[in-house]
Amino acid sequence: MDTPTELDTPTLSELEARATHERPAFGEHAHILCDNLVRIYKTEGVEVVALQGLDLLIEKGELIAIVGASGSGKSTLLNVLSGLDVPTAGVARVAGTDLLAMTARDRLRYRREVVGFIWQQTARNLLPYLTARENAQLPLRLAGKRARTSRADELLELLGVGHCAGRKPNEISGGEQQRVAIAVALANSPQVILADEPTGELDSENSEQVFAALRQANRELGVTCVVVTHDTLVSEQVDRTVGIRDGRTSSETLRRASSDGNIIAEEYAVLDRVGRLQLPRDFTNALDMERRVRLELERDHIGVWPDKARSEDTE
Ligand SMILES: Nc1ncnc2c1ncn2[C@@H]1O[C@H](COP(=O)(O)OP(=O)(O)OP(=O)(O)O)[C@@H](O)[C@H]1O
Repeated sequence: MDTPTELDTPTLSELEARATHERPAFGEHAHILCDNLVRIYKTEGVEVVALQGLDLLIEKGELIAIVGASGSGKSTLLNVLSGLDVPTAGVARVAGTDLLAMTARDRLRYRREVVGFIWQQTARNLLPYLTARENAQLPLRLAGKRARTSRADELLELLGVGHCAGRKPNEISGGEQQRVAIAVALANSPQVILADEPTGELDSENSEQVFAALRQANRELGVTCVVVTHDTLVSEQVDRTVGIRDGRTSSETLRRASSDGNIIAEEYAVLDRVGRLQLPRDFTNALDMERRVRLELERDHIGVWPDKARSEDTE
């Protein structure tokens, strides 16, 4: 065997250059990127860490659901992505806009033109004294664009609420109001729609119609949709559901159609860029795993075992 000469042994800086050249930056091509996102709230001297290094990548044109227990950080994440709130640290980028480096002016433009937002409370989405059509024209007016009636009517029609165009919010049902709210959110042709519990106040029939309207917008207009939801009707119908726990992404469920047409859902734990993994609490509880585990590399998987020394101690 040849001994390597000084000439063919790469230097540390060459190795570093090679590594950065060969590996694309984390989330380089993602439409929405959160990298190690942190949001700390300070109230009366008490700090609450709502996001603790959250990583998330979403591709252009995806429709995903975000789920998690109350207080896990879902609304905080959506507020950051919508430009309403500024994270404490980390990277947040949406459609090429760096959300930590925006001026007040950039923020206004971002909120008017890049993202559309739908809130849970139907009353918060629409102005009560305007008709559905006028509500859908308003974002264009605010952006100084010509508010074409046809654009508003096309969107209302696409979302199945064309018949509500001339009516005010109190003259239509909650589900219809939310579908009009989607038309308002889409009016400025945003690249991303963010919805916080859009079906939270609705019965199952209306929820179904609102979700169908969102899916329609996603498929026909190609807009990326992120929906925070407790509604299994929504979370079980998207291709990807991201679970958040304690301010971090903890799991992902991917759904695909099998050859016989059934939907197969598979749950994955999320591996972050430095290799950290959150094991599901019911798994660790079932095997009484605490503090440390033993890992074994097998040919096609990694085994995770309870700490042997600890289990012998307790015997
Ligand atoms: N403005 C705030 N000031 C202080 N703490 C806050 C603030 N907003 C949220 N928090 C805290 O941050 C954590 C995450 O809250 P967040 O509202 O993002 O959770 P969530 O998952 O959306 O919950 P829910 O499902 O109940 O809406 C919680 O502990 C919450 O109490």
